[in-house]
Amino acid sequence: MGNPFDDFTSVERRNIFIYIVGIMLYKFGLEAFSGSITLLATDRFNQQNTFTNLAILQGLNQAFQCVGSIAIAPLIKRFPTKNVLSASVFIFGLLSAIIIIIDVSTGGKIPLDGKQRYGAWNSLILFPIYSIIGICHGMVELIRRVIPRDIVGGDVVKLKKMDATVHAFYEVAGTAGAFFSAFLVLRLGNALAPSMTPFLFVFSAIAWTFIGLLDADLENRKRLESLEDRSLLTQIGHGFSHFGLSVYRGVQIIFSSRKFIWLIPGYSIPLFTHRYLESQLTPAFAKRILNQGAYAQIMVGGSNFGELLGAIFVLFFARKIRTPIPWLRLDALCLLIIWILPFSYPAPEDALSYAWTLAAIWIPVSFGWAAGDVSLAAYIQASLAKMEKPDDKVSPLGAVMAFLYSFYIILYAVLGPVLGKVIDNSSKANDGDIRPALIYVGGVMYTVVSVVLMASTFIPKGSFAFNPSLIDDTAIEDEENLVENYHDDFKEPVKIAVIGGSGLYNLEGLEFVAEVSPETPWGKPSDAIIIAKNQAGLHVAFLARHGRGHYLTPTEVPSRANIAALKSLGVEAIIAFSAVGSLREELKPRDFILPSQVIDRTKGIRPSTFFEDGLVAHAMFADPFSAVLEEVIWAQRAVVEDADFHRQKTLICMEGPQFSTRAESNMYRSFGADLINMSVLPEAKLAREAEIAYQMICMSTDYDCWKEHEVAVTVEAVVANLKANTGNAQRLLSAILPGVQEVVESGKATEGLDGSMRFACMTAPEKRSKSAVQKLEFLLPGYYTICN
Ligand SMILES: CSC[C@H]1O[C@H](OP(=O)(O)O)[C@H](O)[C@@H]1O
Ligand SMILES: Nc1ncnc2[nH]cnc12
Repeated sequence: MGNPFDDFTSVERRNIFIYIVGIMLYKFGLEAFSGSITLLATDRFNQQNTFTNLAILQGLNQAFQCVGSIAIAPLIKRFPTKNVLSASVFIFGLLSAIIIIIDVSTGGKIPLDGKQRYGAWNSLILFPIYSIIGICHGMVELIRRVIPRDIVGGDVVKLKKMDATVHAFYEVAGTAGAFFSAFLVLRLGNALAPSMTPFLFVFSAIAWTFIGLLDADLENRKRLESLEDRSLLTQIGHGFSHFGLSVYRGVQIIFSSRKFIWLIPGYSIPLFTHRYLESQLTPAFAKRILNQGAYAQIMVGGSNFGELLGAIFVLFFARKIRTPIPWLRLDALCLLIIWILPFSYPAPEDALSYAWTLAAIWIPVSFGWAAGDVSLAAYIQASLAKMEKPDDKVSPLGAVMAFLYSFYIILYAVLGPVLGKVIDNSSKANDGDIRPALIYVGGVMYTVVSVVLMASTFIPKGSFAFNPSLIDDTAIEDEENLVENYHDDFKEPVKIAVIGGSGLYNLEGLEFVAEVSPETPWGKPSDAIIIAKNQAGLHVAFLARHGRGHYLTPTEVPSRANIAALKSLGVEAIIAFSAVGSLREELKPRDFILPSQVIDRTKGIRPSTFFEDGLVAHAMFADPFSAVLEEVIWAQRAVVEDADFHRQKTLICMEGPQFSTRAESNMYRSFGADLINMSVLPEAKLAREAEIAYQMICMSTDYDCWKEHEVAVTVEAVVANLKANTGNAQRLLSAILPGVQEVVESGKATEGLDGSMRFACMTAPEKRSKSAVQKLEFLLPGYYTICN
C-alpha cells in the first residue's frame, strides 16, 4: 500500500500541514472559550433561571452562527479564502478577549481560594457579546469547510483524504482543549479561563496566512467577480434570499419521498441531542450534582474523544459498512446511556473521579453520534449529488443541508429554553437537586429520540437488513462503489474513450458504471479503466494516462497496452487531454488548443508500434488527428470560460521527463511548433494503428522557457493552471459527448480508418511470425493470417 499522501503535490502537502496547524490552534482555543463561557453563564445567571438563560444564550449564538455563515459567502467570492479565514478568526479572537477585559477592568480576579471573583458587570451583557461572537464563529466554521477545495482543488479523492486527516487532528485538539480548559477554569476562574484563546486564534490566523495562494482560488474569484458586479451589501442580501430559497427547496425535497423524510429524525434530531448533551446537560450536571462546573469540560473532553473515534471508525469500516444505517442504530442504542445521569449519586469527595468516569461513559455516546453523523453526511452527499443539474439555481444538496441545519437550529432555539426551565424548576423545588428533571430532559427525552431514530432507520428502501449494502440505491460513498461494484466482465461495447492527462485523473459529472482492467498482449494499461455514463445513458471509458495518482513518467506510460485495452472494449473514438507548454505568445496559459500536426522529438525509447517481430505494417500518419472529432470539439468551444480556444496548431512531443532548455525551446519554435508536450506520441500513432479516431485537446499551462526574461516552466505553475482549468475541461467534455456519439454512431469518426491496417501490412503471409499475428489478433481480429 502506498503512502496515502502520495497523491498530493509538495505544495499541497505544505498547505495542508499549515492548515492543520492553524485548525488545531483554533480548535484548542475554541474549546477553552466555549467551555468557560458556558460555565461563566451558568454561574452568573440568577439561580432561578440559570439553565433557561443558558439555553437562550446558546440558541442565540447558534442562530447568529447561521447568520455568519450566510453572510460570509460573498466575502469568499471577493477575497482569497485563506485571508477571509484569517481575518474572521482574528476578529473572533479579539471579541473573545472582550469579556476578559470587561471582567478585569471592573475588578474581576483570579479565584485563589477557589471562589469565583467576578468584576462588577451586568450578566445580560453576555447576550449581545455572545451573539456577535456567534457571527464570527459561523463565518470561521463555514470557511473551514470550503478551504480544502482551494488547497487541493476539486479532486474528490484528495478532498476526502484531506477532510479525514483534518477531522482527526481537529478532534484531537478538541479533546485536549476541553481537558485543558477544565484545568484553566479551576486555576483562573470562569471569566479569565479563556485568556489564551485570543492568542491561539491570532496564531492560527497568522499560520493560515502562510497557506500558498492558489491560482484556482484567484481564478474562481475573478470569474465570479466578473459575473457578479454587485456591491458587497447587495451580495450579502442575495446570500440571505438564496438561503431562504434553499430552505424552501430543502423542505420540498425532504417531504417529497420516504428516501429523504427520515433525514429529519436521522440527522437533525440527533445533532440536537448531541449538542444539548455537551452544552446543557453536562454543564448542568457538573454544576448542580458534582458541584464543580469546571468538571463539565472533562466530560466534554471524553465526548470529543468519542467523536474522534467515531469518525475514524466510519472511515476504517467504509468498505464493510456501506450505509449509515448500522451506525445510526448504534447511535440510537448509545443514547440510552444518558439514563445514568438521574441515577448518579457521587459523594462530594468523589466528584472529580466521577467526572472522569462520565468522560469515559460519554465516549460511546459521542462515538455513536459522530459515526452516524459522518456516515449520514456522506450518504446525503452521495444521494443528492445525483440530483445536481448544471442549470440548478439552488443545489439540491445545499438545499437539503440548509433545511436540516435550520431545523436543528429551530429545535434548539425552541426546546432549549423549555428544557432549561424544567431543570431550573426542579432545582428550585428540590433544593438545587436537578435529578428529578434529568429523568425527563435526560432519560425520557433521549429514550424518545432513541426510539424515533431507531424507527427512522427502517424507513429507507432496503434498510431492514442488519447491515444493508445499499439503501435507496445509494451506498455511503459512490466512490466506494467504484471499488465494490468493480466487475471485469462489463460486456457492452463502449465506443468512446477519454484519456486524462496531467491533472485529469477522473471524470466528474458522469455516473459510475464499472471498472475494468483488461490484460493485453502488451501488458496492463496505466490504471483500471472506469466506465461511466452521462445523463443520456451514453457509456464512456476513462483512463488516466499516468495512472490515478500520477505514478508513470511520460516515457513509462504503457501506450500500447492503453490503446489495446481501449480497443478491446470496443472504443472507436478517443478524446485525449494533455497539459502542454505554449511556444507562441498568443497561446496563453489556460487556453485550449486543438492541434492538427505533430513533430516527434521523442528519443525512440518508447515502444511505438504494434507491428514488430515479424509483422510489418506502415500506417498513414500525415494527419495525425481526427478532423471529424476536431470539428465536433471546435463547435463546443463556447463552453470554455475565461480562456481562448485555438485550432490548427503544431504540437511537438519531447521525451522528458525534464523540461526543455531555452535553446531547445527556441529551436522548436524555429521548427514551426506551437505547443510542446511529452505525451502525444506514441499514443496518437498507436491509436491510428488500432484504427481508432483520435483527437487531443491541449490545455496550455505555461510558456515553456523560450521567453528570455521570464521564469521557466515549473510543475507548480503547470499544476496551478491545470487546476484552474478543471471546470472548463469537465464542461467541455460534457458538451462534446453528444456530438462525439453522433459521429461515432454514424461511422463518420472512423471513415478512412476502418480496415486501413488490413492493407498497410507489408509482410508476406508466409513470412509472418505466428506470435506477432496472435498478438495482433487481440487488436485487429481476423486481419492477418499466416500461410505455411
Ligand atoms: C506535468 S508537466 C509535463 C507533463 O504534462 C503533460 O502530461 P499530459 O500530456 O499527460 O497531460 C506533458 O505531456 C508531460 O507529460
Ligand atoms: N513546457 C512543457 N514542456 C513539455 N511538456 C509540457 N507539459 C506542460 N508544459 C510543458
